[in-house]
Amino acid sequence: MRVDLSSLGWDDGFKAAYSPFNRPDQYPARVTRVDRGVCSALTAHGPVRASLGGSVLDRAASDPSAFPCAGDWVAVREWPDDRVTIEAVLARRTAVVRATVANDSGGQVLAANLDTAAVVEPLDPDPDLGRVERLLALAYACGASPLIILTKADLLRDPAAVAASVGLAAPGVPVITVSTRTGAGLDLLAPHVRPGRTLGLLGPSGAGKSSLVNAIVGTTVMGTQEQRADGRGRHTTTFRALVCVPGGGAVLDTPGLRQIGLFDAADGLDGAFDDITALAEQCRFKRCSHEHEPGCAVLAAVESGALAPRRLASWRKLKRELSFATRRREARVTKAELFRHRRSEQRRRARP
Ligand SMILES: Nc1nc2c(ncn2[C@@H]2O[C@H](COP(=O)(O)OP(=O)(O)OP(=O)(O)O)[C@@H](O)[C@H]2O)c(=O)[nH]1
Ligand SMILES: [Zn+2]
Repeated sequence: MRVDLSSLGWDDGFKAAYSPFNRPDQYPARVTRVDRGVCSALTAHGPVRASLGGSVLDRAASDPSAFPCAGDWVAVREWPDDRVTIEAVLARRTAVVRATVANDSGGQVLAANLDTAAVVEPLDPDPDLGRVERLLALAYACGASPLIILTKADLLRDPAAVAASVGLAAPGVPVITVSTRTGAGLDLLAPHVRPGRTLGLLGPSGAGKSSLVNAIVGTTVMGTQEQRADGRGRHTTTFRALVCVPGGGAVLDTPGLRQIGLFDAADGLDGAFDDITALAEQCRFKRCSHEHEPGCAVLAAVESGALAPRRLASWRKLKRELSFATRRREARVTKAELFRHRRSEQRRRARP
């Protein structure tokens, strides 16, 4: 199997980043999925399964975001005993990072090198605007162009009306409505699915992301249910996060996450709420909290009906969450610094 890497986004920039790793036993590859430290990746010669090389493990020990993730461009090495390892992860152009649920305060990279980051939300049941806003902040923070895809349009009589109301929670972001049942709207995805481009999907479980990947790719590749030969139940096979589109380009599905905490997404929040960001520039005080200050343009906009109170409440909630996450991260950094300081003090004292 030959894979055209350029159709997957391999370009001069990535080639230059790869050049230090160019040696006869190493190849560039794009990670399609990661399972407990084993990566599936596509090289120009076809798919490989690779474990993590020592240098990658070393870096990831102090920085979890150094672990390869779906969408990463990497250098894989083939060893004489047929083992394949990932020796380097090339710098990411864009990355979807969420706060980890665990007690630590690091970030987990969910997807890398997206050109378009699409928030996928079903039209039925009613779209959850708070969730759309949260995922949109994540999409903006990722650095790719944001997009909203509303799915299951076949279930509504007037999907355009609902799409318009979602649009109010996403000023300036294109909103597309699609149905994988009827095929309606799928053609609108063409600009985002073309050679060299990667479309990433972010959305809750059940939003129809896998169905969308299948519709775009034209074959069933995601979450196929397969009967086991012994008849003892089913298991889902062949899930790949990143899938090549036959006409060129790639689609990257992320698992339907129940909780996505924002991580280092202050710019993302500004982007997703650029109506509030623009109003804030008119506030009398530069560091206005938009809570009670006189001359607050944001509160005035709510008062006059120009800004929905729901939107301000949603912004406040995400803002609070983000400053909490930042404080936790800073606390962790301080603790690590304190630890290093004590260690060096101990060593200094131990010296004769
Ligand atoms: N009516 C209708 N149902 C759809 C459409 N797209 C998906 N569905 C149904 O919605 C359900 C969820 O679809 P999936 O594609 O599995 O959703 P998902 O977002 O991949 O969910 P996870 O795999 O859990 O992350 C399935 O029962 C699909 O058949 C659509 O366009 N119209
Ligand atoms: Zn204000």
